[in-house]
Amino acid sequence: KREIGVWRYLEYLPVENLEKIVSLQEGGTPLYRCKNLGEELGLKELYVKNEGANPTGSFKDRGMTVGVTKAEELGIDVVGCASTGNTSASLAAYSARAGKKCIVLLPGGKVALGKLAQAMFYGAKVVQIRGNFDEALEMVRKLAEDGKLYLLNSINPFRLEGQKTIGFEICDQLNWKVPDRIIVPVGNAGNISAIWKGFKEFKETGIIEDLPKMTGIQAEGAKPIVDAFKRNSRSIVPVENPETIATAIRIGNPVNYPKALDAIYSSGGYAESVSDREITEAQKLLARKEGIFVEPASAASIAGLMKLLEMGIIDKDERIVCVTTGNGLKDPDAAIRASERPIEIECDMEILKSIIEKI
Ligand SMILES: Cc1ncc(COP(=O)(O)O)c(/C=C/C(=O)C(=O)O)c1O
Repeated sequence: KREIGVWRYLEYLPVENLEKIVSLQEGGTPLYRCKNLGEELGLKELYVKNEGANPTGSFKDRGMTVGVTKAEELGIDVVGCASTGNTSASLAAYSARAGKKCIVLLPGGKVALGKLAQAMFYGAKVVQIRGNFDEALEMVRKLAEDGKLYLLNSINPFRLEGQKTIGFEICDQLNWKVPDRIIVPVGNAGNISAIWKGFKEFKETGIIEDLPKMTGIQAEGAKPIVDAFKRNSRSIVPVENPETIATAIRIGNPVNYPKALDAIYSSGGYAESVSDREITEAQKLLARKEGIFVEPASAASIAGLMKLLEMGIIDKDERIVCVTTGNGLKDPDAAIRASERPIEIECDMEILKSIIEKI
């Protein structure tokens, strides 16, 4: 058993044959104390759990190590998923490591560069459809029902088993001082559900006594779960044409909405949406205050924190963990679009000296 990472929690994971474990040493990601950003926001205890530090750069690796290990146990040959990008990147990597065939369905033209490069380079069969993620998921679920592939979207419960270790690690890293609140970006709604499951299991097994408020953040153009929460409902009205620059969470019909709403209601949590501009501002603030570079969807948790503080929903003396779900390198185009342009000069020391004077 490894000291850190997903498999540290072997006893909590549904795997029989340890020989079959497929791992890229996922998990064990940093939990950064963010004093600069905390001060800026008037918060005493702000942490960022940076899932961008996983092997393929997102939290999906936690779910895939368990999901692909189960596929190995089941003797599966072909695995597949629909994806806004990170699921496909992660499945492509873990299926390559397991020697399995992999097919991924992506919404054409809506997948960030880094994720597409990963899925292609790991050797998955990459199919881009002229439609959105929800349509891609519907198609790949039909392939699974026809027995053509083993589905590894987060409708597959083994994915959530791996991802619940985010909750375990946060407890361990805070020496079991349970945070008051966990803030998570929400798309297909598997991750917020999984993290809640992790905290509940640690409570049931006596590791911790308290439970955090689960707070889900969506983009304004893709917020079916936020809308349900505001109606105090347990059902959603799917968003037909979800739109956001945070393409990872550009999802209108989240498969895990029942579990996500249960996590939010049972924990006394909250759900809120943020604009694309708020996401981009938060993404930049986190990088420039704390040196943490995350992709747009991940910054939704920071943008949501800022908005809920302004709204008075979140108290300044809460101990808060924002989960940042994907590495900033996944979407270099978004980062360049949101930055000042580089200065281009001749190799002239006088010009350079004039620049450094004004830095
Ligand atoms: C960076 C990032 N942040 C947040 C989410 C939302 O997590 P869920 O609410 O568990 O879906 C995703 C999800 C991505 C996919 O759904 C996919 O890759 O197909 C993500 O990549």
